Amino acid sequence: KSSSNLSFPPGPKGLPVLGNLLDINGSQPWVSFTQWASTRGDIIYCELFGLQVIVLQSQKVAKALLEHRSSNYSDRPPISSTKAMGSEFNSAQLRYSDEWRLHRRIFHQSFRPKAVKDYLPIQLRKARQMLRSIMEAPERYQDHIDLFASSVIMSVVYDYEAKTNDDPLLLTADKAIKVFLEVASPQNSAILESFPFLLRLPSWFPGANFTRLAIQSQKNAAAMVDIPFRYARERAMTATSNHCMISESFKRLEARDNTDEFELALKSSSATAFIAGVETTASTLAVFVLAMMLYPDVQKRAQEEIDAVIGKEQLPTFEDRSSLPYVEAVLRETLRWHPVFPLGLPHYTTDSDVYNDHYIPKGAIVMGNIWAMSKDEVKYPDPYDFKPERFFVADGQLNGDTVDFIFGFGRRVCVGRYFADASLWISLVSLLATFRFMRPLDKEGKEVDPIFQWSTGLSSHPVSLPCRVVPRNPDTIAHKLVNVMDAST
Ligand code: HEM
Repeated sequence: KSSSNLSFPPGPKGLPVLGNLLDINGSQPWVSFTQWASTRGDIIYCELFGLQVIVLQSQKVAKALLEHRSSNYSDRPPISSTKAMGSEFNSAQLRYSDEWRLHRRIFHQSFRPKAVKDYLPIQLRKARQMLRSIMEAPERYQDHIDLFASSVIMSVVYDYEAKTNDDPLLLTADKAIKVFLEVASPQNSAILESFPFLLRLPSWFPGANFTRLAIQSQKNAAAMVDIPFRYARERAMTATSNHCMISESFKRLEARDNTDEFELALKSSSATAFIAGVETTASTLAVFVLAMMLYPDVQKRAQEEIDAVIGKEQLPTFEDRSSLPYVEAVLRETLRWHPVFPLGLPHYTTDSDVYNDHYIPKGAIVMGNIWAMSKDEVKYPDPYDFKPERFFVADGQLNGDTVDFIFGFGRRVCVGRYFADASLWISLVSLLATFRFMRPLDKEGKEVDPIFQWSTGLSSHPVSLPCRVVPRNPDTIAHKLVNVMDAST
């Protein structure tokens, strides 16, 4: 109970020290939180290693607090491991401060709706490159999807062409991100927050895994932030450079700006774009492939729409978007069916607050449970089924629900959402136009459900998902692709 006699929001009873850790499904905490919601309502309180955590289970309460009271809910929790891991550059972790505002301004200039239009030709070209690679080696389709997600960001941020998965700059970034993700899982973060000395143990000390990770991580992070930035800055001076986040930002640098501060913010936010934008995009496409395999009727209907509107002789372009409502609904349903960032990123209260007679302490971690919102049975009946039809109103028009809650809330809402939307749409429609996604076969040649694992940590997506990817119209599409590629490379 708080001093003012108000109660915390309801939640399960915890143990001293561990709090509610044992009540939580460690690899999918959002599922445990969602189960708690069924008996306790849409705002929940729990404790993890002494941290006070508020979970918001509905869009209504997330909007009421994170958006309408955003001045109190826009901070991020202080993470004691940030500096030790070398991740203090990460815009998404910055405290609510002038530094964060500068990062956000830089992002906004490059990723606001008007600015992202300039990137559409790059996104189209990268989607076509992905098709051609899948055509050549369909069994490695996941590598090609990953390369699409990372090379599209490398191009728009650094004007850098990453052509293969083992491109040196991509490997540098991948290495850094792998370590971050390992440490950033909610459980690890809670452990490090409570026992920061784990980061100070000498690296030879038995069990000093975190220290070893930290040393490695600092090196990886420095390389990931500096190397591509240096490349882009030099390239921006050349006559052949293309429009990208770095070159445009330098053009906007104003005389009154502090150059060093600006440059640090620019290189930090550029590296953040990679961290925040690659895995999320690739993961969403992996979820899409899974859905297409499990729901062949949906796949067929989307392909029939594409054939009817575009024909079998053409590949889709952004101009076709408004003529393909069913494909639009497939994209929305992919985002809703399995949100890849099921708890988003934690917000943090600047001050104590009272909401519907519940006391919310100062310095509490506040999470929007995007998973629970996507499984709201009133808004989305049969929420575990993949049904694009749910996005149509009676007269056959799309409804107004664009599932934007998967991008978070308030002042910390995802800054890359318009860009992500375009990347996802063009890749999804191009894949549907070109390939069929079918379940794997067993020894007798019978179709079986794919066997795979879900990733654990902050992001949730299928790992090593087996799928038979087969060209729909081998001759015509293959021919087109080669022509298109010849013209664009
Ligand atoms: C499917 C793709 C994506 C999804 C699902 C996604 C989702 C999210 C979510 C849930 C948040 C947390 C919002 C909150 O705190 O309430 C976030 C933050 C962020 N996203 Fe995305 N994102 C995606 C793609 C991207 C891309 C492509 C970029 C960059 C180009 C990007 C950049 C960021 C940044 C910088 C933040 C931190 C914002 C801040 O703390 O102020 N994201 N994203």
